Amino acid sequence: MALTVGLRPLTRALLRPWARVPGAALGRPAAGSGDGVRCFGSPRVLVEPDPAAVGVAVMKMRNPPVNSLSLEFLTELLISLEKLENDKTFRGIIITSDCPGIFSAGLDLLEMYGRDPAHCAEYWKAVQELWLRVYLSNLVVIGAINGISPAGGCLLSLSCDYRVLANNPKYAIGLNETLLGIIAPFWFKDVLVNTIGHRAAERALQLGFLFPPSDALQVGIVDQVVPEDQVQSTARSVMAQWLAIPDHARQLTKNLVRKPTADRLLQQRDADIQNFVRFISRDSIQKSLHVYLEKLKQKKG
Ligand SMILES: CCCCCCCC/C=C/C/C=C/C(=O)SCCNC(=O)CCNC(=O)[C@H](O)C(C)(C)COP(=O)(O)OP(=O)(O)OC[C@H]1O[C@@H](n2cnc3c(N)ncnc32)[C@H](O)[C@@H]1OP(=O)(O)O
Repeated sequence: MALTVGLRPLTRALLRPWARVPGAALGRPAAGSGDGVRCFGSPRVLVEPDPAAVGVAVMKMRNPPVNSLSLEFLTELLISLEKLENDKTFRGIIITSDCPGIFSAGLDLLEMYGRDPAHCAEYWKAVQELWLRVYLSNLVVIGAINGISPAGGCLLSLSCDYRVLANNPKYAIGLNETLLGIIAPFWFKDVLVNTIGHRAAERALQLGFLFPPSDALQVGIVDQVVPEDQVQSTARSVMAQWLAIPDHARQLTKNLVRKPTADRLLQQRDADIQNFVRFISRDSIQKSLHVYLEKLKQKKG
């Protein structure tokens, strides 16, 4: 799936391969490099082969201050994921954050506030693409959730195969869209229902719940809660458990379970984009986003 087609020239320029030793395919030392496998990435996404786990890459999100999912950041994430999917030396990805205390603040509100319909459509297509790329990935994808994870950040976490959350009460996770005066799209809802069940999802979505770690574990939105300094090691050991399963059988099973949910979007992607553009362009929604952005600014005092 050629994802770079249609990218804005600036974005394409941003994504020239970084730190690549000529001839070094991801996961294999370059001829003569001597010092092992190199990382690759882009300004906002660092991908490092895990030195302690062959075939595993750690994808670090580093879009400070809050890993908000801007169009550029989404594009870099998509291209990094595509590279890893295409590099057969990799079987698993651990997705984590390099922004202290924040996994991802969700969709970038400034991509949806005060923007023209064409931009909103382009942005939403990238949001759809990231979800589909992660949710349907053939790789084992484990979320090492080392920060707060609202809305779009929660969707990214839910799209992983397994979620490890740091036991810090500040690191809440949930689809809090109603608190902003907007709503989660049906495919966000579907993933939450699939994860925590219909009644729990219905309540959480309507009330915009952000679950602290203990509640997140109890409701099932995450699979494990561990001390903050054990998130990465726990993700690595869970990865080893998942990679003990033959890839082909696991991938077919993942597809069996997830494809019906993904198909609901795939069968109506354009309509979903149009619905989003119509919804987000409403004066009332733009006003809600303005109020929420102002609250964020006032919070800083
Ligand atoms: C028919 C229907 C069709 C479908 C309809 C679809 C509707 C739209 C789709 C919705 C799905 C998903 C939506 C989202 O993901 S919306 C984003 C939700 N995110 C949040 O609510 C989190 C907001 N942020 C925070 O709560 C905090 O920033 C924090 C807890 C993440 C971090 O706090 P702190 O460390 O104190 O940092 P600051 O608050 O000071 O923030 C720093 C800086 O970053 C800006 N910022 C924060 N979050 C975002 C964001 N999501 N987008 C853009 N910018 C963000 C913040 O404003 C500060 O900026 P500065 O003042 O310029 O420094």
